[in-house]
Amino acid sequence: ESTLLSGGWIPFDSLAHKPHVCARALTAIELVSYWRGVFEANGIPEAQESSEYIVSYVLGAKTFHSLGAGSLSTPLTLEQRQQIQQLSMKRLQRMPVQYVLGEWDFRELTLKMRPPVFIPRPETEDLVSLVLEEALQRSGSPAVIAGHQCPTIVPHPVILEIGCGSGAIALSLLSKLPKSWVIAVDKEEAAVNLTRENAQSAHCFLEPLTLIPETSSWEQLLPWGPVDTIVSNPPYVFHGDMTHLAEEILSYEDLGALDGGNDGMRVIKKILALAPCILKDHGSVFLEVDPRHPEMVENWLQNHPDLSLSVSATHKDFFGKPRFLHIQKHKAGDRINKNSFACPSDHLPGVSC
Ligand SMILES: C[S@@+](CC[C@H](N)C(=O)[O-])C[C@H]1O[C@@H](n2cnc3c(N)ncnc32)[C@H](O)[C@@H]1O
Repeated sequence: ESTLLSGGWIPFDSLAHKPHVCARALTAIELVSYWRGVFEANGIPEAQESSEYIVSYVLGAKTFHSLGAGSLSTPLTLEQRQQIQQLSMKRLQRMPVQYVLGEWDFRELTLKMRPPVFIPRPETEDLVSLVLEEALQRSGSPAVIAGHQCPTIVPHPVILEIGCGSGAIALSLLSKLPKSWVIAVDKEEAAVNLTRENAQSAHCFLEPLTLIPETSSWEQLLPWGPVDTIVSNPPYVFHGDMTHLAEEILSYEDLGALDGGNDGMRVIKKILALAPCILKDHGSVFLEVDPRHPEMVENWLQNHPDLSLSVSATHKDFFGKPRFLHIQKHKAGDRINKNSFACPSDHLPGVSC
């Protein structure tokens, strides 16, 4: 235990951080500082946060700040230092820290993370809040009306999530709406499998969750309707913006989870075409989108009046950017009938629903 790194591996060329200068077991604070230096010297973004997350994880804590004074000043064992080194090596390969740790928190849940399944982003927590607020309002819950926590009427909506990824949205909804039924779809088998694993770890989520690996057509979804709500954080990055994404994303995440085509609306349009066929009357669609999309979606819906959908609200993210769309099916379409599936979007190019 006389050196910091077993085997004398030197990850970078900084004199100030050569491992041989360290002839004793280091504390958590010293290790964070050491690896921050290594990351910085290698051009790894968020060097301090990355080293804090890795060291905290090995010490069994969520964050560095939650470590007590005792843990911070106790020298780490060789095994702990080796584990930190192994994880840090992955970060040095530009692997996102969420994949390095193999887990990440989303709202109150800790979810398993595995490449290439999309890592849930913090702003998506607000998308979940919007769906929850509406579910409580629709149930007439006093929790919303009076601003208190104890609803006497438990909402039991049927919710369809398109593009479930790791299950972040679907499982968060289930954790807050235990009487709901969530149908979660993803075109990637890896995503469906990870959602299932995350549901299994949370025990009670499997029964009210139906997982559907998507095939080419969304017709397979129709028998699951009518649903109260569709929620989606679809791939919405404009294709032209894809090359500007961080190396971490481009090298590790499924680009099909991000690339929304030339106008970022490839999957958004599909969802909107599906919505009138599968939503109950006055049902809602909640979408996370690019800040350029609210106006584009509004225009697109105006050009497709047969869909009977309109944007009822646009909500901003924590940076003040228009990011979430609430769209409603505003009237019962005579031609839209769950039994006949006479869906107006059959006429839309490239969309089958
Ligand atoms: C931006 S990720 C969102 C994942 C997760 N809902 C979240 O917020 O963390 C988009 C997801 O949609 C899936 N997806 C992309 N195109 C799809 C399609 N046509 N049908 C179903 N899922 C699709 C991707 O595989 C990916 O998991």
